[in-house]
Amino acid sequence: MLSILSGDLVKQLDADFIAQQGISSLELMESAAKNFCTWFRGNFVPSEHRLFVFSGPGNNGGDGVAIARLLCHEVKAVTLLVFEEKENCSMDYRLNFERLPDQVEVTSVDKFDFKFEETDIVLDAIFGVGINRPIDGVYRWVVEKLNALEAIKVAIDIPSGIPADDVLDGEAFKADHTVTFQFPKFSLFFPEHAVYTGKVHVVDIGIPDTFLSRYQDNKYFLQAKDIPALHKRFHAFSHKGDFGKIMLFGGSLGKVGAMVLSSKAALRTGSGLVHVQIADAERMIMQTAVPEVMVAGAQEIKRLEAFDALGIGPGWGTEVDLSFYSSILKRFHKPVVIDADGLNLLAKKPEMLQFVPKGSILTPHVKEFERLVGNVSSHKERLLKAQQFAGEYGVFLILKGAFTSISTPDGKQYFNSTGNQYMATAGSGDVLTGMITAFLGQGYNPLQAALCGVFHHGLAGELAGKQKRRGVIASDIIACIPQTFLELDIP
Ligand SMILES: NC(=O)C1=CN([C@@H]2O[C@H](COP(=O)(O)OP(=O)(O)OC[C@H]3O[C@@H](n4cnc5c(N)ncnc54)[C@H](O)[C@@H]3O)[C@@H](O)[C@H]2O)[C@@H](O)CC1
Ligand SMILES: Nc1ncnc2c1ncn2[C@@H]1O[C@H](COP(=O)(O)OP(=O)(O)O)[C@@H](O)[C@H]1O
Ligand SMILES: [K+]
Repeated sequence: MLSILSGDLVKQLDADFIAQQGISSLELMESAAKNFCTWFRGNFVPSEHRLFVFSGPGNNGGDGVAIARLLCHEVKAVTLLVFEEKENCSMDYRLNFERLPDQVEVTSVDKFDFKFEETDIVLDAIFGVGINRPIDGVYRWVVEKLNALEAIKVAIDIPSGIPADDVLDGEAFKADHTVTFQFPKFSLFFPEHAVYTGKVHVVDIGIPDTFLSRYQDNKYFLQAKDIPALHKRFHAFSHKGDFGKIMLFGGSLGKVGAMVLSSKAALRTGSGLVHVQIADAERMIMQTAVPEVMVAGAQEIKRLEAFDALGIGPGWGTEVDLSFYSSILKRFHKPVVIDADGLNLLAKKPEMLQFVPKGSILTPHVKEFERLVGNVSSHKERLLKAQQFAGEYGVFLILKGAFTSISTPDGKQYFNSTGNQYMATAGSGDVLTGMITAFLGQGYNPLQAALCGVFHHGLAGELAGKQKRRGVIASDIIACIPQTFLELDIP
């Protein structure tokens, strides 16, 4: 799995890779620039655009200079905008500068008229991960000017101004696309930076994942290629029992819809048998909406150990008898999934957290998480608290949102790459609960269940989004779950 390294470790990695491979840093920069150009050709028709490359004094600027050279024969025109005298720039910047052909027009930013056409593309190669203070002076002036103008804007590695591992202080370049090298930089996951990063793309620069994995920073980026190995395989003689018997608790009066969504999602994720515990008055609706589901009676609720996994919380309400909730947690000795009101009740009575079975999976959205741990001032702090919470209670903490994170009891943090804004719709969290409970029930360990659940859920949201964009509702996500197994070639 792809490791995510801090800004400091990136420098160490580059230096070690260069030393070990016997290549120069200039060659690594060339590889980064070439791979950027491949991305560029895949996303734009170069001959239809003029290119304006703003290059700062470090190696991020050097990338920009190399890109200007590599694309100058394909685009309509290239202008390289410079801030500093060559002598004040990094060695690799200078070496690239000397290789510039005549087709690249070089202009100092203070002589530039800042007149763009709609199809012009601005490349931000001002600062990368080497930024060490908020931008000011001419850099801030240029960034603010660019932010106010219409053009297509692409940031190289990271939008200039944003630190690799911290929350922005001051101003930064506002990109439509951020093309980041090798792995997404940590700060690209912060919602505070959403208006600056635009869509994030990761391009390889030729450092193998195995080399990268030597640098353990306990943070990983979950991608499609990681998923097949996490899945269990079932054989031709597999029976309903192999696919798991699960029970979902929730669906108070007027909120049975949450259970309809969770249970359907569980079935579409392959659950063998799904029971639900819901308000009596809601039975009819439940069984009409999902005939495959069984409504649990007193007997089933008494014999919880007969189930492989439990999912607790969707639409449960906060009036639940807490001694009933505690008894569920105390009597069931395997990991459970806790969401929504299951979490809100724990926030109301934190003493109950001690009864949550070890290895359980908690799936709060940001608000639910803050009810558990108190307010935070930034996403960075939130992620730190998630990591601490997972360690303290021995659970897997899934913090939902864009780039959903999964914090593990042993201090690791995984960031999901699937999903989109169209999933911000009522009930999509209930779908996730059903999916993860289904995987747990099928005998996946909690980490596998969490990673597969989050990835497939996001992918289902992407597939639904392709057809329906902002018209996506939670049921559309469920309808796309089966296709996610096809897309990933999971039998
Ligand atoms: N082998 C390499 O070195 C590679 C580097 N790459 C690129 O190199 C970048 C990192 O390069 P650098 O470490 O040179 O760092 P940057 O290019 O991000 O800039 C650092 C330079 O800017 C100065 N600086 C920092 N903050 C400033 C501020 N607020 N105002 C004014 N000056 C400021 C620093 O003193 C330093 O001179 C990556 O983001 C990536 O784009 C890629 O080419 C891949 C290979
Ligand atoms: N902008 C987004 N990008 C990616 N995923 C998102 C985005 N917004 C929401 N989601 C996903 O949708 C789900 C919403 O869950 P939740 O907030 O619990 O919804 P609900 O309570 O309505 O069921 C989560 O899995 C979350 O990760
Ligand atoms: K940049």
